[in-house]
Amino acid sequence: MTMKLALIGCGTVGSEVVRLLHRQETDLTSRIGEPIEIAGIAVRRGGRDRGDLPVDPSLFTTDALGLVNRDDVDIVVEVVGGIEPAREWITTALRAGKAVITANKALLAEDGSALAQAAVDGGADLYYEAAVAGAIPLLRPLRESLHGDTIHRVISIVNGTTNYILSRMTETGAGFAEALEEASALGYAEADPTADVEGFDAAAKAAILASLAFHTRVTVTDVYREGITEVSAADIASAAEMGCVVKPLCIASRDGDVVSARVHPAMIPREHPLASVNGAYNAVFVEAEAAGRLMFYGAGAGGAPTASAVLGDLVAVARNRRAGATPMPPTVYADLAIRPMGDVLTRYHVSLDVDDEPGVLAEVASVFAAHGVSMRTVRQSGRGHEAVLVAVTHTATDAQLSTTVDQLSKLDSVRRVASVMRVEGEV
Ligand SMILES: NC(=O)c1ccc[n+]([C@@H]2O[C@H](COP(=O)([O-])OP(=O)(O)OC[C@H]3O[C@@H](n4cnc5c(N)ncnc54)[C@H](O)[C@@H]3O)[C@@H](O)[C@H]2O)c1
Ligand SMILES: N[C@@H](CCO)C(=O)O
Ligand code: NA
Repeated sequence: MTMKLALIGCGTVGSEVVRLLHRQETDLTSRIGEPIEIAGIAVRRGGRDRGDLPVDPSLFTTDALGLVNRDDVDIVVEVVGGIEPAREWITTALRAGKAVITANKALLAEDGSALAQAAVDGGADLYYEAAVAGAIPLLRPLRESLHGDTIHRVISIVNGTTNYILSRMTETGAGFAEALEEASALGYAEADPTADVEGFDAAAKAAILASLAFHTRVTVTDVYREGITEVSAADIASAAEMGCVVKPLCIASRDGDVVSARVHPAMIPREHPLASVNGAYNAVFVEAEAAGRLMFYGAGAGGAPTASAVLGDLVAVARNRRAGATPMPPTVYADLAIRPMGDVLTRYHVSLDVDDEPGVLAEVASVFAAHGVSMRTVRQSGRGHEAVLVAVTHTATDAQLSTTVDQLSKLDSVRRVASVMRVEGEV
């Protein structure tokens, strides 16, 4: 017998899937117990020269849905992305009992429950290791290895482009625009970098991570999101002064029956394991009841690394198929509420340009106190009649902190709120 695969999409990831399938052919056959054969490859435009790919040109088609519906197709790999028509391809395949492997975080985060339902209806496997942190084995460890434990928090860097930009800003003192240009030149950032720099990509990953970690439904609309476009060289320098670095964080946490998921830049202490994750690398730090703290680290993007995750899933679903195993979708039994961002406990780093006059510090401190926010440290540096006041708070709700900053900005003695950033991890 031969297992037949339909590949939908042949871009950065899809073309590497083809190469890796070819290179690993013998081993894959041994690992699965039967050969895998590509039944067809759906592309957007036919007639393009794809001579560099080790594949019979007659396999290319522009009719993705027709390929999915072919009777001889057992497994569908979707590496196009976006909501439609990917949703139609995937649900059609699953309902017809065909296993699906996808890297499509956007769709999983928007409508994961419909996909899971289609998998249940069709009795088919749905795997998506590549959707979060590319090559890093993460979703199956959450879905399988840690299934006996209770996860409290997942704090991670899951977007390579923004981690690269902030790393460069830290290393060279460059501003955001300059670092973004560099990221584009190196091919990290896409032609339209909005999904990365505005946090949409990480927010989709946060929803998927939180759903798996806490066995509940979290969609992308439940995730609080802030991009990194406002991060300045001054923020990076201020972080360095207090022994911190600025990282693009994705934090999912559970407290009793409530979960929160958020994506934003934050300062973390240099000693924190995530602080040394630089360049385009990703890392995911999991805090579990019995396992303690675990860190997963590696390449979160790129054609070949992502194809590695796709092929790992391929072997898993092919072996399940051969064994006649009944697919078990991820468990979502815990119906947890979503904590609004305003109620989330965080700490702030606030940098104010103020008049260097007696009473200013007391005035600023009184605004913090009036909102029940306790200051942890205050640092002042002078510049003639002007001074910079940097305050780091103890934890308070995000709403308390943002109201405090709003009030501070209205004080006559405050010339400008130069920067506001959350602080995570112990300082
Ligand atoms: N590139 C990465 O590092 C990476 C990492 C993890 C996950 N992903 C995900 O993998 C998926 C693919 O990403 P990519 O980087 O390979 O994108 P890509 O743009 O390089 O490739 C997508 C391909 O799909 C093709 N396509 C578009 N519409 C189609 C249609 N109707 N039929 C057939 N083909 C069609 C496009 O022509 C393109 O070649 C996305 O969901 C992405 O989020 C990518
Ligand atoms: N654009 C994404 C690709 C991987 O999902 C990143 O920069 O991490
Ligand atoms: Na992964």
